[in-house]
This record gives sequence, structure tokens and C-alpha cells, in this order.
Amino acid sequence: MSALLEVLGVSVTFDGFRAINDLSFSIQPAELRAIIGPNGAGKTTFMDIVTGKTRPDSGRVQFGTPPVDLLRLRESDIAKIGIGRKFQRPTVFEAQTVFDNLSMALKNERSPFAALGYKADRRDIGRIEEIAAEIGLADHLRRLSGELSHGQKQWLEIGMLLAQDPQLLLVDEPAAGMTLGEREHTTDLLVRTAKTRAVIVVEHDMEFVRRLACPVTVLHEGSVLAEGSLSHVTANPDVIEVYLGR
Ligand SMILES: Nc1ncnc2c1ncn2[C@@H]1O[C@H](COP(=O)(O)OP(=O)(O)OP(=O)(O)O)[C@@H](O)[C@H]1O
Repeated sequence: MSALLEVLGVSVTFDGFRAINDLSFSIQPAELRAIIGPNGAGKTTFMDIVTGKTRPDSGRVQFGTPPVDLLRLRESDIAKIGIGRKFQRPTVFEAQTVFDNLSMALKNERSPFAALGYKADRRDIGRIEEIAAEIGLADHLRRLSGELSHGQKQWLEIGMLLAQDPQLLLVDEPAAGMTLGEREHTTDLLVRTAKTRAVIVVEHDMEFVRRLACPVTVLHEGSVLAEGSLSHVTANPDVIEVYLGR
């Protein structure tokens, strides 16, 4: 099977400092992958490159079938071709209901003209209810998003990304600030989501990564240091050294 995302020999230098160093990475169409690594390993910069926020100095980044050269696209175009990104802090519209947030996210799929005067039709309402059930907010559709717990806001934002039907979802530290119950719900949600699309989770919380039970890529100094199951990579002496040697 050909990869959905292929990063080949990518390097980025900020003011003479090489944050990403000849990085190669690939992910399959329906795959869940965790990216771990110490502070400054290049995890955020990697996501910035894939989403078009940062331009690498060299290397290639290809996405989809047939492959599209992501480095030729603007950030907004990359979002449109099916790459969604969830930042660490939830950015939902707090003064709007859960339903309206999901409805606006669905609307974003449409052309600017179709979006004018848009009102959710029966099919959209069905889709919104389906997403709400998927993210565990089916009983909260009429609530204002600002009233939701931190975890619920995170799920709503994941739902808003799902409304746009991305092929690849990048999720930055989803477990931060969540209760244990919320973490378990989030693990289930990400595992289910990755059955139909690729999901890359950047996470510091090893217990959370363990529960994802997926392949792990360890980044260090802008390159891949190790790859495999969590137990495999955490037994790797190089990985132990970069974590303990800080
Ligand atoms: N715009 C920038 N200008 C200068 N240096 C930068 C810039 N962005 C990132 N860096 C540096 O590049 C390196 C990699 O940063 P990055 O944020 O990608 O690491 P990270 O793995 O996400 O770290 P953390 O786990 O702390 O979030 C760091 O040393 C950082 O200081």
C-alpha cells in the first residue's frame, strides 16, 4: 500500500539552528501513529511543515494518491485537500451551541457562495447528530460550548475537524489537562477515528500513548531516533539516553 503522507529528507534551519534534520517519515491511509520526543525534538515544527505553516529549506513532502507536492501549496489549500490540525488548546466558538459549532464546520466544506445564507438541512442535521454521537456529545447539542468541560471542548474540536472529513488528522497533546475518564474517552475516539483516516498524535504523556496501542515514532534533534511499539522504543538505549540524559 502506498503511503498517504511521505516526508523525505526534510530539513529546516531557524537562525542557523537546524530544528529538523534530514527527516523522513511516512504514514499509511488508515493508521494511528504517536510521535514522542523530548522538548525541542522538532514535533511542532514537523506539524508546521505538514500543514504549510513552515517551509523547509530542503526535502519533499507528498500527500495523497496520486501524490500532491505539499510544499507547493498554501496553508489554506492544504487544509482543503484533507489535512486537519488540532492544536493543544481548544478553539471552539464558546458563545455558540455545540450544534452550531458543528454546523459551521460542515459549512466550511462548501464553496463561499453556497455558505451564504446557509442553514443546516435534514442531511446536515443527520451528519451533525452522527458526529455528536461519535465524539460523545449527543446529549449536549443545545448547550453553549463555553459551558462544556475542557475535555468536552477538545472532543467538540475534533468533531469540527471530522465534519470536514480529513484524510489526515494531526492532534497536538490531546491528553493535556484532561481527567482520567476524559483521557480514556479521547483514546477511544482517536483509535476509532484512525479506522477510516490517518491520525498522528503528538503526546508527552506516556500512559496516554500506551493506551493508544499504536506504532510510535521518537523524534530527537529533528530526526527519527527510533520507531516501533512503545515498549520497543522505550527499551532502546538511545531513547533512554535522550529522555534521561536531559
Ligand atoms: N520560529 C522559530 N525560530 C527559532 N527557533 C525555533 C522556531 N521554532 C522552533 N524553534 C526551535 O526548534 C526546535 C524544535 O522546536 P519544536 O517546537 O518543533 O520542538 P517540540 O518537539 O515541539 O518541543 P516541545 O515538546 O517542547 O513542544 C527548538 O529548539 C525550538 O526552540
